Amino acid sequence: MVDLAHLPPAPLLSVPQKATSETPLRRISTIEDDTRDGGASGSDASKRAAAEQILLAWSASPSSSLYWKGMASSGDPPILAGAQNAWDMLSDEQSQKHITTGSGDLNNILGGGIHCKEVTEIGGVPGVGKTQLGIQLAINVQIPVEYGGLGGKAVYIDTEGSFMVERVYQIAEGCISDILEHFPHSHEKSSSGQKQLRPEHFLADIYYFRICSYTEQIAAINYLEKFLAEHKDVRIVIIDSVTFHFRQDFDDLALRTRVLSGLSLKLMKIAKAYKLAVVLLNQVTTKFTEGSFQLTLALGDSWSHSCTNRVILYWNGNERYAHLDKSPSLPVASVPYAVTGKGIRDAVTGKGLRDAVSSNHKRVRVT
Ligand SMILES: Nc1ncnc2c1ncn2[C@@H]1O[C@H](COP(=O)(O)OP(=O)(O)OP(=O)(O)O)[C@@H](O)[C@H]1O
Repeated sequence: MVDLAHLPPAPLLSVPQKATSETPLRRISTIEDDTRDGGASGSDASKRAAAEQILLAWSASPSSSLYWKGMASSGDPPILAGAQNAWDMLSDEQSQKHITTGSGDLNNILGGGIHCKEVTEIGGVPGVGKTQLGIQLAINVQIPVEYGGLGGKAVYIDTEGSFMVERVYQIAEGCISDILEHFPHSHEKSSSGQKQLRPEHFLADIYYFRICSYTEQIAAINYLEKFLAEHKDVRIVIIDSVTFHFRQDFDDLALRTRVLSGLSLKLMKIAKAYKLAVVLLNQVTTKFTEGSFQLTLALGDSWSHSCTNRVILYWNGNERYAHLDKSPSLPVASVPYAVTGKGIRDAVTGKGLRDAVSSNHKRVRVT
């Protein structure tokens, strides 16, 4: 068996790429491509053996002594060290800022935006705007604190190769122009603000990982904790998409379910420990129920327990809609939204960040 604390490091992933403005007009080359050019080491058999080790480690159950040994030696605090009281938790929750989606309407149904310390799954059909929303969140998390944002950084884990830096640059420009429109005077006064509000700075604060197989994805998530410990200003981790390689390459479905539950538990733990938002983009598939085929999120019902909030993006005629499908404290609701040249905005008014930045919504209880 494999000790969790001694998992093989992920050499391909040790140096994330930054989405710098030096390469705004081409897709960032992949880490795997770079390594391949230099000649990948190790045979297929040794790669398979390493993958099996990682899978075994993921499938270690909480009842296994190895699991607890791994936790203890990783420096985590003892689980039963003490309880937090509910009043402190409420104050903590109310003081949390949310990451604006770019659409005021979408923020409203989410109780203010994407929540830190939680895992949010966003699913939908191809072309509906999942990647656009992922990129928008990677930019919006960086809105400086003096403009109502979190002033954080983003990790973007791209499994599909759909992260286009020229589009990221456009969305950053859109975000900046909305901020300047909404806060014209504060920007004139703030010299630090003038320095921060440049698209190249927004791009430079996105740590980009290109993932080309499920074993790389598992290794990346294992490596994430170490990376986040060294980059404490990261406030969002986006995986686009979380299911792509698992749907393509994984034959043993029972093992896939076990591996994915381990992966989602790890992501939940990371979200809480580092007070950041984890956003999992997911694809949809068709499922035969009650005599007809219906669209459902990929990986089935077992995966559906793995996130705190779920948003489904869909088409209604020519209009894009977002449906809050699962939340521990908010009612189910749907709103239209738009993908514009500037990024995600409200469907009707085209407004978004302007309202979204000043949004002060809190969660409301379902009545
Ligand atoms: N500059 C732009 N201006 C307006 N709309 C745009 C722009 N760039 C992209 N879009 C819209 O975004 C859509 C693509 O969205 P996106 O790549 O997020 O889809 P997706 O849901 O991630 O799909 P997939 O599952 O295939 O990755 C395009 O079809 C287009 O309608």
